[in-house]
Amino acid sequence: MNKHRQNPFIHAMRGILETARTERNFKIHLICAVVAVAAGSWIHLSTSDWLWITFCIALVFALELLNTAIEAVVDLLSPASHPFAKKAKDAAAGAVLIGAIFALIVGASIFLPKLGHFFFD
Ligand SMILES: Nc1ncnc2c1ncn2[C@@H]1O[C@H](COP(=O)(O)OP(=O)(O)OP(=O)(O)O)[C@@H](O)[C@H]1O
Repeated sequence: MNKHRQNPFIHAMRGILETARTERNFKIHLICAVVAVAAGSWIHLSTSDWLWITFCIALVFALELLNTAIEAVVDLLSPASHPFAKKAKDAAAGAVLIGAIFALIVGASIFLPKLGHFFFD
């Protein structure tokens, strides 16, 4: 029991790494984050643009981790098909979708004008 109270940071890191290893969507978000950071460094984003980008990356990762946690608890409590299990999983997936769409809108509004200037000016 005491062991579980130690090193909360290590437990949190294990949760992130395990999700990154097993969840396909988390890997896709990770690739998108790396591409956004590389593109942002290349075109020298302003501080406020970086804040928006890092906020979106953190938001989507956090939602994906919560989605994974909800899926695991639902699978534990309701391995058989149940309408409440479906409701919980669909709502959790919906939260990730909303976060991802928000991140896409922010990314497009930051990067598209800058890339337009870069290629067409
Ligand atoms: N126990 C269940 N009872 C009813 N419907 C379920 C149940 N488990 C899953 N579902 C339905 O199947 C969908 C997919 O569930 P699944 O567990 O495969 O998650 P997922 O959305 O594919 O996530 P991931 O790809 O990250 O594992 C859910 O969104 C839900 O609609």
